[in-house]
Amino acid sequence: MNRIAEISQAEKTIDDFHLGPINIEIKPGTITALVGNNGSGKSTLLKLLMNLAKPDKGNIRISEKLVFGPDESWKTQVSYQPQTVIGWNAFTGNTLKEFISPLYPDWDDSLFTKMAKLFDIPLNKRFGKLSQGVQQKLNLALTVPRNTPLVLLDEPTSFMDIPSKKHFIDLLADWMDDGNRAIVMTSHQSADIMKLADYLYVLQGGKMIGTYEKDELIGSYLQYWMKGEMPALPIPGELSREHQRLITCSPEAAEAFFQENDLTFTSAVPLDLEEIISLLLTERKER
Ligand SMILES: Nc1ncnc2c1ncn2[C@@H]1O[C@H](COP(=O)(O)OP(=O)(O)OP(=O)(O)O)[C@@H](O)[C@H]1O
Repeated sequence: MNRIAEISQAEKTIDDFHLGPINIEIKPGTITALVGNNGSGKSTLLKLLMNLAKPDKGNIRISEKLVFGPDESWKTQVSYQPQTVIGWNAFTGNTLKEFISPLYPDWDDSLFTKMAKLFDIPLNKRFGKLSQGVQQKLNLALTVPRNTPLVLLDEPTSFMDIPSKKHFIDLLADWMDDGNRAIVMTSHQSADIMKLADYLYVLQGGKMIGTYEKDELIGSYLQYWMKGEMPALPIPGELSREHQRLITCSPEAAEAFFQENDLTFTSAVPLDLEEIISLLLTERKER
């Protein structure tokens, strides 16, 4: 078996929102980021994986078991950190750990203690009395140490302060060293995606508009500062032009075009991931 999870041809309608068809395969040793505008269906996709919402069409498997089938053994193979948890407010971190840890045979208590210390989480305080950022940290400290092959994180760092984000990213990268684990995360934080993700699945209005290997995606967008007159014709892969700056998603073809047309540029610089994601999402909207 060389996949931890698979979503095939999944579709789900909620009121006037339609998600899908979605196809995703998650392999061990990979971090996948679900990226998209607000309301594009990222959290719904994680809920489908957790069987918290049932697809109208298609199949979803974790460890080759259908998540809505009679065999629920897949539940020990996955941990899920939702954006908000219900029912934890009256309990302290210590009590929550006593509830959760026995459910996971590979629970790593030393990792839990390490995360509590790293994030300065008061484990004797009730969850409902903690700030949003500390609630998020405790939620993660109760998720990652479950040590399941698959971890689903729904915007894990959205309320965290900057140093904590860095600590968390380093910790996740270490945790992935094992090689047999996989993470699927939703995020609006391009720095987190840049540092962690191997693959990006880009959603817009419930549709999967593209799946990308992160380094390939970054390598395929380039911005040029042109010398002299700007070309009258659009250059291959042209996405935007502003003053002397041209952006293309086909750098090789663009440079061949520059040569053929005696055009020169003073510099060529890769785009940062945030700009690439914005272009991917606006490109589609304008079509
Ligand atoms: N329980 C629900 N009842 C009604 N509509 C819902 C429910 N859950 C999700 N939706 C709708 O499904 C759509 C997708 O929502 P979802 O939370 O999956 O988006 P998202 O991409 O995670 O957004 P965000 O980036 O804002 O977290 C939205 O239009 C939302 O209103």
